[in-house]
Amino acid sequence: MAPHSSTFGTVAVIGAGSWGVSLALQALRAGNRVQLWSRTPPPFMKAANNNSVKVERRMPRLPEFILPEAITVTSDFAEVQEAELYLLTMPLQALRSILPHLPHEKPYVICCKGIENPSMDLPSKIVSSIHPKALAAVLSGPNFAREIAQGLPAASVIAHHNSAFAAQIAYTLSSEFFRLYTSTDPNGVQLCGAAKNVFAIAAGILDGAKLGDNARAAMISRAINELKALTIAMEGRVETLYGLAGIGDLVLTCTGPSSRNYSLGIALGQGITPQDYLAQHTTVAEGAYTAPALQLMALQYGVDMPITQTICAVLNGGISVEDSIKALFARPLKAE
Ligand SMILES: NC(=O)C1=CN([C@@H]2O[C@H](COP(=O)(O)OP(=O)(O)OC[C@H]3O[C@@H](n4cnc5c(N)ncnc54)[C@H](O)[C@@H]3O)[C@@H](O)[C@H]2O)C=CC1
Ligand SMILES: O=C(CO)COP(=O)(O)O
Repeated sequence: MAPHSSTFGTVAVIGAGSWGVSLALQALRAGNRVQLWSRTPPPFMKAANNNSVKVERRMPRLPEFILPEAITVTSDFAEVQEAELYLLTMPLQALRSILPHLPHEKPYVICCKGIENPSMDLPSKIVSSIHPKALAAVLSGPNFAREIAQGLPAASVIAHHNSAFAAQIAYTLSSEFFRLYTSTDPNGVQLCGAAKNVFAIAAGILDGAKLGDNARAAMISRAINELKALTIAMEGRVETLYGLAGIGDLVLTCTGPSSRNYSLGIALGQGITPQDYLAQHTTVAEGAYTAPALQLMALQYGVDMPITQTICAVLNGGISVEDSIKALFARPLKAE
């Protein structure tokens, strides 16, 4: 199958971490012209600016991939103002500070996952507060960046209230082995993408503490229950939970050793403190920042989310892993 033809001229990918680099490669594969904005100029740009020895076009977060010349890399917002579609791939907590540098009325695709702390805002709310006239779709699903960069088969969801806009984005970014389904539930998709990072920390803790496969499966099932209760309280669509952005991403991140959130959990389960782990790992584990915001949301909507609460307490250093598991199991028995 030939790549779908793009309905946008140039796609600008804003953020050059592992997800930004992968989506830049994917957008190119899907037949688009692509620009990549990186906060820090990568080594090959610095070398070119200094007229020093030619350095291969590799980005620090995914150094095994050489960027084709067709992807223009810049650290200057002025150079991405003429793009026709913007993919937002920075860490969620940086989204609000970057948006003012981008145009007001162009279409956006939110690719970061999380809830802003302490505002409790989902990314689409942050975008609409700064660019109220912009259309902003959400991309979320079970997609480890490295596999997307390799072109391995994967599927994901593009969500927007306007299904025609979602379909236009899906055609723009899909290719032979990257299949995008559309959804008209952007809030549900964002909530799932944010919450699964918190539950991935929980899965990692169980595995790091060697508490067994049964414990992990039980946690994933009860996590779905927490998310379902919150979704219902927020008048969201429960069926979104059972799709790629929900169960799909939850299962991937709670079982895939390449997940940063799961890896953070493994370290916590082995007795490493969150402060020590986060100080040594600069790559983003969004769940650590989303957990307190998710807990606040649960409080606001009056929903009991014991796993989320426990992860917050462990991240705060307020309880040991051992005591947190004891406390979860000491809760009164109840109907499923
Ligand atoms: N890596 C993955 O497999 C996937 C990641 N995501 C989401 O994409 C977002 C970005 O994640 P990654 O690219 O994996 O992170 P990363 O840790 O690989 O890279 C983060 C990048 O953002 C830059 N950065 C940090 N603070 C910044 C700021 N204030 N302003 C501008 N740039 C800043 C860093 O220099 C780095 O280049 C996260 O929300 C993550 O949940 C979503 C799907 C897959
Ligand atoms: O969102 C992801 C996979 O869908 C990436 O997960 P991590 O951020 O935990 O690595």
